[in-house]
Amino acid sequence: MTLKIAFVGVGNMASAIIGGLRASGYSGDAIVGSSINVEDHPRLEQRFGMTMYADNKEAVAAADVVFLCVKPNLLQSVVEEFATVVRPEQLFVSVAAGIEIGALESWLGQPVAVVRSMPNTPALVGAGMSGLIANEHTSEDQKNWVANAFDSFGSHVWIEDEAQMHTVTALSGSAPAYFFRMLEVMIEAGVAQGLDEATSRKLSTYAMKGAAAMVTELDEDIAQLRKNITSPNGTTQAALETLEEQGIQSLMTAAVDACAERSKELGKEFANK
Ligand SMILES: NC(=O)C1=CN([C@@H]2O[C@H](COP(=O)(O)OP(=O)(O)OC[C@H]3O[C@@H](n4cnc5c(N)ncnc54)[C@H](O)[C@@H]3O)[C@@H](O)[C@H]2O)C=CC1
Ligand SMILES: O=C(O)[C@@H]1CCC=N1
Repeated sequence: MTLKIAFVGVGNMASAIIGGLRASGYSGDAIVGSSINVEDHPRLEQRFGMTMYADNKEAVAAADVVFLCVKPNLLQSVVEEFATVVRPEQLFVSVAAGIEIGALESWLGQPVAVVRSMPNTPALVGAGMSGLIANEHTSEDQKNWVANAFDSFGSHVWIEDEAQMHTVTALSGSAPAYFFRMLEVMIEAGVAQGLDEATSRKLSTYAMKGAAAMVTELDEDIAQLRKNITSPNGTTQAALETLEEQGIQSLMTAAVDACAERSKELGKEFANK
């Protein structure tokens, strides 16, 4: 049976998930959503074949599974607002950075299945990666459903210790942005050396895509893949030495640490306003 899914908040992350679900064959008839920017609803309905509501309660009441996709600072008020229509057999899946399962449970106000997830926007093109952790009220069937749903737009890992979700956010949820930034800089550097932007973009992007594909598909040591490109005293060595001299190790470590730290702060800031 196709479960009815509601998305409370349909912005960037929800759109990526819905796009991934639809591309994998999930019916638009089984997807509803709600958000405050009602002027956007016709576009979303047309794009995804879904039904949009202005009232979160209507979307939640219609669903078997509810994806919580508003910003972390809004989650408590949004959940408490629709808590009166929550049914014990429903499953709630949060994508909100930092917000702990315990906080969600208390806002929902009754024992109900909750999965905390940390997806990323490559879901839109079927290349998402998500960390998942479930509460004790989540059945094996519900966990399997969630795993299958997330796999329909990429892949997933189950996390045992909720504290690790901060690191998942730093290595997955936020991480595509680091690579986008890296690409922006590489493309600019190519243009500065005389390439037109389209050519610079194509070369840089395929290098990143190809490198990621080699890692995911070949199961080889990443350092070895790097060494295979690096001729002694050659061009790659010149580039890599510059990256090391200019601090790539400390730079990327600091970025990952700052991301995880901010995730921890969000949890504390919005756990119980
Ligand atoms: N953007 C990303 O790459 C990722 C985002 N997330 C999480 O996803 C959540 C949403 O983030 P984005 O999609 O980036 O934000 P966004 O701003 O693009 O979307 C938020 C949506 O919430 C709606 N909204 C605002 N107030 C509302 C209310 N009272 N009731 C119903 N809907 C309301 C907005 O209209 C909008 O559709 C956040 O909790 C974030 O931590 C998680 C992983 C990755
Ligand atoms: O920047 C953020 O807070 C969200 C969570 C992970 C990716 N975007």
